[in-house]
Amino acid sequence: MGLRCCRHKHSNQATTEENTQAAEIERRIEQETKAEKHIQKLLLLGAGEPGKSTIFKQIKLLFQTGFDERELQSYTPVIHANVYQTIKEDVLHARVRTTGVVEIQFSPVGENKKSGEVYRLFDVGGQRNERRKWIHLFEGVRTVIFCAAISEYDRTLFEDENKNRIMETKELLEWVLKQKCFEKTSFMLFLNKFDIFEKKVSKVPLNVCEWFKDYQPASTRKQEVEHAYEFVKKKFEELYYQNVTCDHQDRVFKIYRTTALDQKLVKKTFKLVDETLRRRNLFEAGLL
Ligand SMILES: Nc1nc2c(ncn2[C@@H]2O[C@H](COP(=O)(O)OP(=O)(O)OP(=O)(O)O)[C@@H](O)[C@H]2O)c(=O)[nH]1
Ligand SMILES: [Mg+2]
Repeated sequence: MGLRCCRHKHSNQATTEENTQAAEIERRIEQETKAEKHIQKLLLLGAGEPGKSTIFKQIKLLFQTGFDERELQSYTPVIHANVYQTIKEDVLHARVRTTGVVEIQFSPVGENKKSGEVYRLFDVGGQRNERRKWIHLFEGVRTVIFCAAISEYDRTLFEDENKNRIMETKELLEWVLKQKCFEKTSFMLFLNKFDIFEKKVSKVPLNVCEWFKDYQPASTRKQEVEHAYEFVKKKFEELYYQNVTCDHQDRVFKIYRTTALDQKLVKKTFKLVDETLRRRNLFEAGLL
């Protein structure tokens, strides 16, 4: 009888402990889910080499603690290899084709400031064989940052020398825009590598690219860069509106002219992106 009572007491104690543990786990999950809800998922997309990882690295330098010793060391062989190809250096110039997915969490105004939005940014590989990995990331994405290297209108793909890079980008953006899970996702289009574009347009006519066949150069050489840029921007704008359904008010669409190597410009651009996304959140919450 005494033994049974003691066993009973022990099992009761164990059950109470288990219940306490379960309640604690549940509380933590709830807390984490709440915290997760405040983190906005941003996804960097684009074909191969438009500058996704360069933007990612800039964000790391600007809004996080940058690169630690171990990370810097991991770039040494890459930089050595790059030296033979281009006599350029640093981490931002180092070219490593992304394979797989990398992510960072950041806030443009500092995570400890109450008003700051917290973002989780994902970088993916853009070459064709990498794209099958993208689909796993599409769920719950608030904003896609689509990178297009506008300077590459006369270049062909690394993985297919018969395919023009801008044509690939156009088709890829069309496909991304049509994804059902992106119906309410905002799109920030970065027209990147503007530094190369502005040097190139007076030397290589835009209409070498099939999509830009109807381009008419500006009447004066001085106006050419702006004229060419506006033409390209309009093409992307038209493409966007042709590929989204009529209730596109739900998603924000903005185009930015970028040079990913220019840190000040990337900082300014992200402040604008942040402002836009905050305004969207207030609007959705009925506060605007
Ligand atoms: N001049 C110039 N070079 C850039 C710019 N953005 C990126 N680059 C360079 O372009 C190369 C490719 O950039 P990445 O950031 O690796 O391109 P990615 O989109 O991540 O490419 P994948 O990982 O293959 O999908 C690197 O050598 C960068 O330094 C830019 O705005 N101007
Ligand atoms: Mg990359």
